[in-house]
Formats: sequence, structure tokens, C-alpha cells
Amino acid sequence: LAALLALSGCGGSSASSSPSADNPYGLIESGTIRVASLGDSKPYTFTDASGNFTGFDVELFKDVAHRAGVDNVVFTGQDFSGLLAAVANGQFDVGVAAIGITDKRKETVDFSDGYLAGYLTVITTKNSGINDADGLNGKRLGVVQGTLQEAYAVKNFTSAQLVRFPDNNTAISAVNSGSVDAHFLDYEAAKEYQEQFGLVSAADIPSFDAPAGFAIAKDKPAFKEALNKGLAEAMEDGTWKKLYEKWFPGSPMPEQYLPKAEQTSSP
Ligand SMILES: NC(=O)CC[C@H](NC[C@@]1(O)OC[C@@H](O)[C@@H](O)[C@@H]1O)C(=O)O
Repeated sequence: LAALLALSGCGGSSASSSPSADNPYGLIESGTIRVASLGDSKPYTFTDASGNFTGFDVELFKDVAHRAGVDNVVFTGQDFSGLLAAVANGQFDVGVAAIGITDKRKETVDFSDGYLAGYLTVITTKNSGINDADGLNGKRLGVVQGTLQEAYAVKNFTSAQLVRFPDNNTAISAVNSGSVDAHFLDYEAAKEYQEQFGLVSAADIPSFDAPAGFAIAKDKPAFKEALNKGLAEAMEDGTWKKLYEKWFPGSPMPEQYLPKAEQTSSP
């Protein structure tokens, strides 16, 4: 009966599956990867006009999943604050959303190798008078709950009044309506919102010590290994570079993810 239930895909709750011979990656449903992602972090992960998930992280993950032998990849939008817990408790097989790898987060989930290192950016309206981090003193600063931006702001922007939002869209609406003075988000997403709403950048904080990785539940070594192998292949054959140029045109290209032959020998 259990086999029939498993085959029918309605094998009861979505408790995370443990790896087995016919499901080596321990997927909720063998042959399908269920991904928790975000709809409003363009160009990393976002939903296009037809509601399909796309962006750098989405396309890179689908390429890596293909190399791991899985082409049925289903994306679902989540609030960032609940995303890692949803992966840890087996509601999703993986989290893909420019998620920085940190020791704190490794208490909840495991991560693939890093695949993108960049900046955290404060954006604001043109006439806000906020031109750098010090300009945030006494101001209302938006952060998305659970992000590195929140953790960084709590520690470093102690004179700003933090306002927590579930996602970037609500935070940007608050900037545009004047209910917060600035928002703190990822560099490339900030660029998109600057173009869309005529906002300006006030500060770029490097986050190279927390490169983005694919978040998976712990104790899935075969899944983690397959993702890392696929990532390494995608970097070595230039797929990573092609996607980076497609989604982040004009941005400085971090060297560590390029084909070995294109990496200038480190000093
Ligand atoms: N999608 C989100 O809102 C994630 C926000 C935030 N991203 C940080 C980050 O992973 O973004 C991609 C790269 O720039 C990484 O260096 C950076 O730590 C975080 O992990 O908390």
C-alpha cells in the first residue's frame, strides 16, 4: 500500500523523505524537485508576466538540476522569513533565492557550494538626504524579515528605525509612499527598483563572506553532492558566465565562478 501511495504521489504529509535506492536525493516526490523561491527579487528570482519563475538563480538551478538528472522542477513563492524553515521541515526540497550561506543559517539547513557573491544595497528617493550609511541616523529603514540585510542593520545601523517587511514589493511601496525613508536589499534587485521607480542607491555593503547557495534540508548528502557537481560543471563549461552576462549585464564579474582557464592566477 505504501508503494502505491508513494507512486500516486499522495503519500500523506509532506514530511521530508529520506534518501532511498529509488529516491537517492530524498526528494518529496522522486523525479520532481520542489523549490521555494521569491517572486519579487528580479533579476535573481522573480515571476514574469505569465507568472513563470525566472532569473539568474532560477535558470542556474534548473541547469544544475538537469545535470543531476531531474528536469521536473516546480517553483513556489514564499516569504523569505519562512523559506529556510519550509525547506528544513520538508515542505520543499530546496530553497533558491539568492540565499547567503552563513553559519547561523547552517543551524537550520545545509547549503550547496556558493554560486554568487555581491553587495547589499540601501536605496532611497532622490531628495531624501540619505547619501550614505550615516544618513540613515534617525531615519526609517525597510528590511525584509530574515535577510542578511536585517541582521546587518540591527548590528550596524543602530540609529536607524528598522521597519520589517515580508518582501521587497511591500518595502518598495512603503519607500514610494514615504512611510519609510529607505529600503535595504540585494544590489541587483536594488538596481531594478532604481530603474523602475527613479530611486537612488545610498550605500553598497560587500557580502562576499556570505555567497548565495542552494539551501537543502540536512542529511541529504547525495542531493548536496549532485548539486555541487552540477554547479562545478556549469561554472567550468561557461554556463554560469553566460547566465551572469544575461541577467547582470554591466556588473563586475566575480572571477571565482569562471572557467579555470579564464581565472587570472590569484596573486
Ligand atoms: N532573496 C533575498 O531577499 C535574500 C537577501 C540576502 N541575499 C544576500 C546575498 O546572498 O545576495 C547574493 C550575493 O550578493 C551574496 O553575496 C549575498 O550575501 C540574504 O541572503 O539574506
